[in-house]
Amino acid sequence: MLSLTAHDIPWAAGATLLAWAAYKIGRILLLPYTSPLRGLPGPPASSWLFGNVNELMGTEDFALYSEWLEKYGPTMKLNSWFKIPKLFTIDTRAMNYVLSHSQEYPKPERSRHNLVQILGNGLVVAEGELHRRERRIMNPAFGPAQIRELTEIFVEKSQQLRDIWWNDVAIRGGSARIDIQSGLTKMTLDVIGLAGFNYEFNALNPDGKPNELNAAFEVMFEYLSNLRKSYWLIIRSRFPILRCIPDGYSRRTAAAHKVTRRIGLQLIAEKKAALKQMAQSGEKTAGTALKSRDLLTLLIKANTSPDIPEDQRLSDEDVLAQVPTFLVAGHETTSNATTWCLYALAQRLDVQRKLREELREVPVDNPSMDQLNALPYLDAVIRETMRLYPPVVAGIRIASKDDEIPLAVPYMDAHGRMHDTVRIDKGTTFPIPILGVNMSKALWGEDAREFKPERWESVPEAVQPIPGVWSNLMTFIGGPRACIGYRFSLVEMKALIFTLVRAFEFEMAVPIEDITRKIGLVQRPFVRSEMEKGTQMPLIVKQHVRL
Ligand code: HEM
Repeated sequence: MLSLTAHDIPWAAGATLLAWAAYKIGRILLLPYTSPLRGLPGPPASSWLFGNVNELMGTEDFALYSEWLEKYGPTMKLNSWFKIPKLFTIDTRAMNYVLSHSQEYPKPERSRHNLVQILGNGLVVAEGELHRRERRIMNPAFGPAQIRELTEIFVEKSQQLRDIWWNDVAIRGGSARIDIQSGLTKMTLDVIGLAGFNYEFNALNPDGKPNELNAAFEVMFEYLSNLRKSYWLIIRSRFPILRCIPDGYSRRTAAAHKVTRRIGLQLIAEKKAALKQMAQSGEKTAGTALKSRDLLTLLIKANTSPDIPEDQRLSDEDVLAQVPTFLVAGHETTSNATTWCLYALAQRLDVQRKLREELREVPVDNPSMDQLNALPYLDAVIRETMRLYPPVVAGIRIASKDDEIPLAVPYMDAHGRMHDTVRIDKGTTFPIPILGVNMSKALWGEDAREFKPERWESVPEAVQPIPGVWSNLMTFIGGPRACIGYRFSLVEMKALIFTLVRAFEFEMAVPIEDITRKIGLVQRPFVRSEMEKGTQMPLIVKQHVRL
C-alpha cells in the first residue's frame, strides 16, 4: 500500500497542483474543438496564438465588426487567444433574453473588480438581491418629476459655460479654437455635484480652488485609462490572488477612496440632519426645499420611507457607495455625448443651422424640461448622436449556468444545418455590443453609419425589437440593469445644446480624419497629430450673430 511521509506531502501537493493546472490548460486549449460555439459562422483566426485579437485591436470605429456582421450574419464566433471561440451577437432576441435574465447573466467578476476601483461598490456593481433592493429605493429619484426639478441647474450651468466661452471668443475677435471637451466635462461635474449631492465642485469657476474630491477622481480615472495599457493591471484583474500585491496604483486608489469616503460620509450626515430638521419643523423652508431635490437626499428619504420594510433598507455603507457611483456614472458620460454631438454638428453645418433656427424660436433663455422636450429637431439630433456616438460602446455579461439562447435570426452551421438557438456553457462571456447594434446596417439601413437626424421622423420596422430602455437604442442598454440616469443625462444634454447652439457656431478645427477615439469607460476623442496632449476635441467656436 502507498503511504505518504511528511517529506512527501509538499511533492504530492506540488504534483496535484501541476496536474490540476495541466487539466485546466488542456481544457482551455481544447475549446476550439469542444466548445458548443464551434459550429457558429465567423472569421477565420489569423494565427493560432492571437486568433482575431490583433485584427480587432487595430480596428477603429467598429469597421471590422461591421464588415464581419455583414458577411457572417448577426450571430458569429470570434477567435480569442489560442483560437478560443467567443460569442458575438447583435441578435435582438438573444440580447433581450440575456438582459432580461439579469440574475442569470451578471457582470463578470473581473469587470466588477475594475469598476469598483472607480465607481465604488454601488448600484453599477451590485448583483442579485442587493441590486434589486438598491434599484427599488433609487428608482424614484430618477423619475421625470425629479428631473424636471433639476432642469434649472442644467440650464444655469450651461449658461455659465456659455459665458466663459463667449468671453474667450470675444477677446480673440469673435472666433477661437476651443477644446470643447474640457469645458463640457467641467460643466457636467458641476452639475452632478449640485444635482447629485448639493455639493459645489466649482469646476467651471476659473478662480476656484483645486477641489480634493475632484483630485481623488482624477486618480481613479488614471487607473482606468491605464487599464488597457498596463499588462500588470490586466493580469491582476484576471487573477484575483495577485490583487493583494501592493503597487503604486492600489496605493493611490486606496488614498483616493479614503477622500471620497470621508466626503461622502459628511454629505450623508448633512442630508440626514437636514431631513430631520425638516421633519421636526413639519414644513419646508425655501432653503431646505431647494436642498432636498438632490439625488442623495431623495435616496436617503426613500430609504427611510414607511413603504420600505426595515429589512429591505440599505445600510449606511450601501448609501455611501452610491456617491462615487453617481459622480462617475453621471459625469463624463454626458459631457462625452455632448462633445460628440457638437463634433457631428460641426461637420453638418446644414443640420446645425436648422437646429439653431428651431432653438432661436424659443422665447426664453431658461427653458423648462417640458419646453426642451417639445423641440422635435433638438430631440432628433440628440437621438442621432446617442445612436452614432454612444459614450459607453459595449457591456459584458457572463452565463452563470449552461443555457440555450434564443435567436431572432437563425444561423447555419458548417454542415448546412439551421439553428434558432445558441447553446452556451456556464462561464461563457456575452458581450453587449452597444455600438454594433446602434450602427447595424441590417437594422438601420444602408445609411446606418451616417449622421442623419431626419431618420427619426420614421424609424425602420427592424429596430422595433431592439431591447433598449430608450428610443430603440442600446446606448443605455435595457432590462433591469438599464441606465438609471438616462432621463437625467438627456435633459442635461438638451439644456447644453440649447444654450450653446443658440449662442455659437461650431466648425471643425482640424481635418475630420485627424480625430480618433480611444475607449476607456467612455469613448474619448483624440487628435492624431497631438496625441501627447491627451483627450481633446478642438472646434472653431464663433459667436453667432443674428442677422
Ligand atoms: C450619456 C449619458 C449616459 C450613458 C451613455 C450611460 C450609459 C449607461 C450604460 C450603458 C449602463 C449599463 C452598464 C452595464 O450594465 O453594463 C449604465 C448604467 C448605469 N448608469 Fe448610466 N449612462 C449615462 C448617464 C448616467 C447618469 C447621468 C447617471 C446618474 C446620475 C447614470 C447612472 C448609472 C447607474 C447608477 C447605472 C447602473 C444601473 C444598474 O446596474 O442598475 N448614468 N449607464
